[in-house]
Amino acid sequence: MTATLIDGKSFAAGLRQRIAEHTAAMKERGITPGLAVVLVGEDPASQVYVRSKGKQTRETGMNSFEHRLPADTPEAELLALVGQLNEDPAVNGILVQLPLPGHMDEAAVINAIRPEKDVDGFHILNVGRLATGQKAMVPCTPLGSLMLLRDQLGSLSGKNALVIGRSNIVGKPMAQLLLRDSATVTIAHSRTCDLPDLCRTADIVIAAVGRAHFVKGDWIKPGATVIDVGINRTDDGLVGDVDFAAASQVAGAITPVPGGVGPMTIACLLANTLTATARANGLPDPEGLTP
Ligand SMILES: NC(=O)C1=CN([C@@H]2O[C@H](COP(=O)(O)OP(=O)(O)OC[C@H]3O[C@@H](n4cnc5c(N)ncnc54)[C@H](OP(=O)(O)O)[C@@H]3O)[C@@H](O)[C@H]2O)C=CC1
Ligand SMILES: Nc1nc(=O)c2c([nH]1)NC[C@@H]1CN(c3ccc(C(=O)N[C@@H](CCC(=O)O)C(=O)O)cc3)C=[N+]21
Repeated sequence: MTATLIDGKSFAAGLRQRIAEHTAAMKERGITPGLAVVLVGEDPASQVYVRSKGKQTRETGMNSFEHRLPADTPEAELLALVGQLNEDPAVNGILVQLPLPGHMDEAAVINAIRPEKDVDGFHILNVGRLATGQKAMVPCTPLGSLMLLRDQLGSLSGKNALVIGRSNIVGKPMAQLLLRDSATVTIAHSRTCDLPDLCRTADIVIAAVGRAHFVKGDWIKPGATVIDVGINRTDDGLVGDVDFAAASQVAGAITPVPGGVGPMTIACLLANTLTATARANGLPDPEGLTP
């Protein structure tokens, strides 16, 4: 392997340490940040993340509130719970784990969360604020990926960045953040032509496709920085969207899966909860936790 390994796991640990220090300082003022996580149904992967979020929330010194609802819960009941969390002063952040069961309207549920408490940054107001350069809650996975990129490269200005994937939760907000940092951004998706050649022009590749080992080693420009967002469960265990073994021979730096973007997502969720708590109490944004 020639590429530098971007150690998201240890970067996230450092981030959580700083968040814990900010949290301790807030608690001295009598403010304890609180994060509510709502899980509908019993998807095993979602259960793992929710448990992991709860544990890390408590380790950081914040209050963690978990709400588990059966898969057949009527949407009105979930909306009522969101309404209750919106009004609860002990709750500064609300995360409704996605995907929701098919009978629910995801957009309606997300947009029922108070934008100030929308620590996922999925509410339409936060999406619009990010797109127009206003103060927003920024989605956790793109925020964590941006932090790793800045740490690795310093400035992203003028770099050719290719985002593969155009979902509302990863691809699109990732592209917005890269654009804010003055990268030249291309978004690829399932209809993109000549993706391998396009990828060979990219100084920065963000893979958020959801297909194991989709990005091949010979698609990578020598020296490029590769951020692998993919989480795919296979017979060989958890793997990313990038053929890591081959790409790490060519790239300048690359994130592993596991231990790359995943831990950053959870750390940024805590960062957003702290930011939301600061804003709710008229305090300045904690430094280094917002883009
Ligand atoms: N590490 C973390 O913290 C997180 C990881 N993830 C992981 O990231 C991955 C992406 O998640 P998410 O964005 O929600 O996924 P989605 O399924 O919502 O989006 C996948 C995107 O990939 C595109 N795509 C599919 N096939 C191709 C192809 N052959 N060529 C080019 N593009 C293609 C799709 O294009 P089109 O729009 O045309 O269909 C779509 O835009 C998943 O593995 C997920 O598990 C997600 C969130 C957090
Ligand atoms: N409202 C909402 N917000 C989300 O942020 C959200 C969501 N719904 N639904 C599901 C996806 C996925 N996601 C991950 C979080 C942590 C890891 C993570 O910590 N991964 C570890 C491995 C963990 C394991 O072994 O499974 C790693 O990559 O090292 C991965 C994926 C957040 N998501």
